[in-house]
Amino acid sequence: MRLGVIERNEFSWQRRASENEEALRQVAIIVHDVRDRGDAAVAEWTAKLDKQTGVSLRVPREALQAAFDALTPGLQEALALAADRIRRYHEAQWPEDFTLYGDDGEQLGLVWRPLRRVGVYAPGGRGAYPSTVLMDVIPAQVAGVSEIALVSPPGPSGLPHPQVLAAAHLLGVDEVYAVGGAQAVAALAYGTQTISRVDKIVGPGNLYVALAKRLVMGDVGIDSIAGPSEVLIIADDGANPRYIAADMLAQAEHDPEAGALCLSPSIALLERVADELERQLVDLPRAEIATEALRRWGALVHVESLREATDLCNQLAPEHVELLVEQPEELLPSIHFAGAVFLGEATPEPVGDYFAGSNHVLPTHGSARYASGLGTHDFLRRMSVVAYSRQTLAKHAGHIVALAEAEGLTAHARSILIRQEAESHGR
Ligand SMILES: NC(=O)c1ccc[n+]([C@@H]2O[C@H](COP(=O)([O-])OP(=O)(O)OC[C@H]3O[C@@H](n4cnc5c(N)ncnc54)[C@H](O)[C@@H]3O)[C@@H](O)[C@H]2O)c1
Ligand SMILES: N[C@H](CO)Cc1c[nH]c[nH+]1
Ligand SMILES: [Zn+2]
Repeated sequence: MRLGVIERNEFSWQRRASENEEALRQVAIIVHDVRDRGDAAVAEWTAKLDKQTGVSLRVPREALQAAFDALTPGLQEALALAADRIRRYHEAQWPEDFTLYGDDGEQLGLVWRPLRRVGVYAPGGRGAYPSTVLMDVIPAQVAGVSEIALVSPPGPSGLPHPQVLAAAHLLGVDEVYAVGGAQAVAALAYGTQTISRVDKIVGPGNLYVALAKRLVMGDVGIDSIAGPSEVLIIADDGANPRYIAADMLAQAEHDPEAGALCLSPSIALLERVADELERQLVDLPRAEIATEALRRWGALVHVESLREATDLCNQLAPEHVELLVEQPEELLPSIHFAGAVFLGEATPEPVGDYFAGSNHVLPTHGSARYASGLGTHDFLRRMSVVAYSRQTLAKHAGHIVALAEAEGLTAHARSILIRQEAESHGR
């Protein structure tokens, strides 16, 4: 397949998670079934969708240890080093509590508290994502979450992928369940006989996982719509077409629903990227997935200028942006809406997927317009703390009562006035 170069006015990318109505219907059926029937429904959907029967939902601790011991020393070291870097980056995100002292002696504070119990999703349909276990779990641990339940689809052994189990063991997570897809999201949201319900579900997944999170949102918290991966590359005529093609394919190989775009003012560059994509697809083990992704959600778009490229980027709000231009730092201030930005040709996006320390769980489908990537704050709640003295209450009482009466809420007004009366009677 050869991706053609198109002009800006020929390009449209209607990438909305809710667009696929058939998937939405299917997800609603699964979620409601698991909510109503619990473990039995989970087992049936796992048999149907993951083709695994007789799966024991809770993964035994010994399996986690065994999976870690079976890793090569090289992989153990890479996971541990990545974990350290991710931990440091997320520790730096801890927000500060504060207290304002008002002119009238009142205290107005803000304190941060960790969530109690969270569910984290590690994908496992088309591959294994031990790196996602690190990205999901470490910020939760940094925030001080006391219970973390990890879910991931079972493979032929009836267990999630051994590397996922190994990463869980490395982080000391021992509550792991062999369940994936919408059935896992529903089990975490509503609880089953085996899985206790959680307060928030985080983590990425395919379209079914993303839609299920959307459906249960409200009954439980979610992080963002972190669905099939996306990259948008802005390149000038000095960029290397081999690198651009490689980076587009690095996202396209995730999922036939993944997206990969390159925007450039140079038609010559875009033509060379098209050649390179063809060439590099030939020996890619996941060529079929990547080809389908490029066919559906791939494009090489000729723009008038880098300014037009950044404007379009901000409209699309993609998960990842790479700036492969001579002065990426100069272009950065023009990028407002993206999950994460990677500057220069020595920073391909997989650096962030695995090792830099930033989080790879990022908003997709335009949700970077309003949402951010997973971070420590996702596992914390803000709480206001208000403290008045009797003197302050006396001073503010008239205004509060006026506002309460304006809303017709007499009991609110009385809650203030009753104290004023007690004060005036010396009680
Ligand atoms: N945005 C991010 O932050 C981010 C990060 C990492 C990975 N990802 C994405 O995660 C995804 C991983 O996908 P995956 O498929 O490998 O694993 P997955 O675990 O997300 O999905 C597998 C599950 O999908 C369900 N499923 C499959 N076909 C179905 C159908 N027809 N109907 C209902 N349910 C069905 C099954 O239950 C299966 O367990 C990719 O899209 C990748 O791009 C995104
Ligand atoms: N690129 C993915 C986020 O869209 C994250 C990932 C994990 N492993 C490899 N890549
Ligand atoms: Zn990736």
